[in-house]
Amino acid sequence: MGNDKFVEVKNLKKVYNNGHEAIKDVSFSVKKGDLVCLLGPSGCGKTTILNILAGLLSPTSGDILFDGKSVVKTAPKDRHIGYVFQNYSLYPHMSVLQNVMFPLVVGKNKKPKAEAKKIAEKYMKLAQISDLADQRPHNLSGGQQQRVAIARALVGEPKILLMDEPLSNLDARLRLKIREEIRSLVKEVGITTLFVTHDQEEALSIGDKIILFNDGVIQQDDLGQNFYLKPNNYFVANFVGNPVINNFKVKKDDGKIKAKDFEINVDDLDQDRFKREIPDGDYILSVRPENILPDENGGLPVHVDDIELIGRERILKFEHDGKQARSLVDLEAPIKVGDDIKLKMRLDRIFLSTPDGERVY
Ligand SMILES: Nc1ncnc2c1ncn2[C@@H]1O[C@H](COP(=O)(O)OP(=O)(O)OP(=O)(O)O)[C@@H](O)[C@H]1O
Repeated sequence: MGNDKFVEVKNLKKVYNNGHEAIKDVSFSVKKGDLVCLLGPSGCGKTTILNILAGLLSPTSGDILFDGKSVVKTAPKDRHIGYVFQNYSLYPHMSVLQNVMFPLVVGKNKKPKAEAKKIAEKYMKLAQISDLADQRPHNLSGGQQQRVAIARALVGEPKILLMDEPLSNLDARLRLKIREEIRSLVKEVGITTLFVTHDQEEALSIGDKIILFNDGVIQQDDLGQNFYLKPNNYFVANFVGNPVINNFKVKKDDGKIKAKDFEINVDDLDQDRFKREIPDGDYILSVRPENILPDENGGLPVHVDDIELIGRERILKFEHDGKQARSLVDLEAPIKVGDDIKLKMRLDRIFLSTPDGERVY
């Protein structure tokens, strides 16, 4: 109960009528006032969870508590939730002001018009849409429509705000701008927010913490930086990071980790990072492109096939064991396409996983 577990989800399961198990025993909690991102690939169950929290879907089993009280049997309208959908869902025949006021002028708790207008104006100001009050939705840009949808979701002063991919219909530049605005708006209002996205960068930039799902199961529930530095497993290491992590097939044998063209002494690894003793056999060594860098004493000789410029850095592309791999270097590094160079890995930043994805180092 209390502020640390303002939203609590316990052993939630959802099996759809066709037998598909979309959510498999999911438990997590959200602190009061936090903005938490539910992250994961398409189909991992993010929307299903939001809809269960909102009461639009009922769970097959498990419990949901808001501020310590179970709400699974509470009607959606009594859960004090604001919901922002991907496609805005504004009423086209109403002005911006009428759209924002709408939740306050319907239902049994409706307010006198003057009061509703005053509250709507407060949230329109926070969402920076005061000057659009008389416009119709079709005259607005995607970013403006999304601000209207957010103001409308907040106007009933809900306890919890749910946002399902609210930025996905916006172009790349606007996404960056609006995501910052959303974060400062929900922090100013102080509302506990669950924000669904499939975009890891979006989640890392705005989430107080991130819950990463795959196939209806939580893979990691953690602060953003730990997804980079301490991924729970192979899936997490591969889902988070840009450019994507490199994966090399290796064999542990004879006190060494052996790959095509390089080997590492097991004794040179940080023994404290082993999660358990590992027998000889096949593993996957994963290393982020920023942790495998040109070094004349490096143990991995490669041929630079291509170089991609990404803003302040460059990605060197090379082939290893039949697969493309990458090293991230700064702009000034004196390397060009066609060079033969050596790469060195930071051994305290590599990960080892079993072939079925369990991280062991
Ligand atoms: N009504 C339904 N009946 C059967 N299966 C469903 C239903 N709704 C969703 N699913 C399935 O459940 C899984 C989770 O769906 P959900 O919409 O929660 O995923 P998501 O992570 O939000 O994905 P996306 O980002 O694509 O919206 C998917 O495999 C989806 O096909």
